[in-house]
This record gives sequence, C-alpha cells and structure tokens, in this order.
Amino acid sequence: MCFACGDEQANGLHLRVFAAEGVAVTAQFEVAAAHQGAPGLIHGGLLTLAFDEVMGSLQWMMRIPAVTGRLETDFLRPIPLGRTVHFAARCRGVHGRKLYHCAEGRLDGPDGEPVARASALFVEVRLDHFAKHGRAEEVQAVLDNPGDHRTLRAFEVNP
Ligand SMILES: CCCCCCCCCC(=O)SCCNC(=O)CCNC(=O)[C@H](O)C(C)(C)COP(=O)(O)OP(=O)(O)OC[C@H]1O[C@@H](n2cnc3c(N)ncnc32)[C@H](O)[C@@H]1OP(=O)(O)O
Repeated sequence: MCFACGDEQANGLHLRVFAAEGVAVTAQFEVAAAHQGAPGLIHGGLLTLAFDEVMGSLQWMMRIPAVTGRLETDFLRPIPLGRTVHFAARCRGVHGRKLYHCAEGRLDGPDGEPVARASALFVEVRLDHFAKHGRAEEVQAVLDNPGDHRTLRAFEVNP
C-alpha cells in the first residue's frame, strides 16, 4: 500500500525501481493529472516523495534498514503533467548509521533535460523501529506476505 510504489494506490506514483551499476538504482514515473500542484505542473511535494522512494530503495540493495532523516530537493525546471521523469540515485557514502545518497531526475529519458536533484541522509534503524512505531495491522500484513513488497522483488537480478 505504499503511496509511491504500490499498485493498489489509484493516484499513487506507481514507481518502478531497478538495480543499476554499483550501489545505484534507476526509476521512472509518468506524471498524471492527479499529481498536479500549480495548473498543468507536478506538485513539488510529490517530486520530493519520488526522490524519497528512489533513494530509499538503495537500502534494499545494501541490506540496511533505514529511514529518511533529511532530504533536500533542488527544483531545476517545471515538470508538466503527462511527461515522464527518469530518476538515477546512488549511495555516496556510509558513516556509522548514516547513509548519504544523491539522485537526479531527467525529463522523458535517462539522458533527457535535468529537471531536479536531491540529496538525503538516511539513518539505519533496527527492524523493530517499524513494529514499534507502525500500526499493528500493516506491520502484520508485511510479515504475513513479505514477498508482496515490490521493492524486494525489483532487485532479483540475473548475473
Ligand atoms: C521493512 C520495510 C521498510 C520500508 C522502509 C521505507 C522507507 C522509505 C523512506 C521514508 O520515507 S522513511 C519515513 C520518514 N522518516 C521518518 O519517519 C524518520 C523519523 N525520524 C526518526 O525515526 C529518527 O529521528 C531517526 C531514526 C532518523 C534518528 O533517530 P535515532 O535516535 O535513531 O538516531 P540519532 O538521533 O542518534 O541520530 C543518529 C545519527 O544520525 C544523525 N541524524 C539524525 N537525524 C538527522 C537529521 N535530520 N539531519 C542530520 N543528521 C541527522 C545524528 O546526528 C546522528 O549522527 P552521529 O552518529 O554522527 O551522532
């Protein structure tokens, strides 16, 4: 039921994230009418959400459970509805429990015009962070069907 990647969310971003070379991922999403902020343009908060999800996906590759501590977005160009944003994110470094990530978004293709950049600090947590702070029924649903988590499946790659 994740708003950024869940299929069940009618107006969600439906982000698909793929492993890239190194500790890096790529992703894309089509900006729908439901994602509007200013007339005809993406809502900036939803773009930040997309960055949060894409950079957060790196933790699955690193096998380190972590949550967003800080996230900064640079909005470089307006992004019209109906266009596709292509993301690339990578881990810049790890220091203790702190994971430093960066990402960029480009319009309509991986080599398209750069439209946004972001950097984030994720902080490693114990798995009981989610059980302790999350609502019991959603936590139980994940425990009952761990394979349903899309991001976990996204990194099943063939050598
Ligand atoms: C199993 C399924 C998993 C699915 C995960 C999907 C994740 C998707 C991404 C998200 O959106 S997560 C949701 C949004 N984030 C949160 O809800 C996090 C809420 N904040 C917290 O829970 C705590 O503040 C946090 C765990 C981030 C830190 O609290 P702690 O008490 O564990 O750690 P502490 O405060 O001691 O900080 C550890 C280090 O990080 C640093 N730090 C923490 N927050 C910071 C911050 N905001 N800015 C800069 N540094 C920060 C802190 O200074 C320190 O540095 P040092 O090790 O050098 O001393």
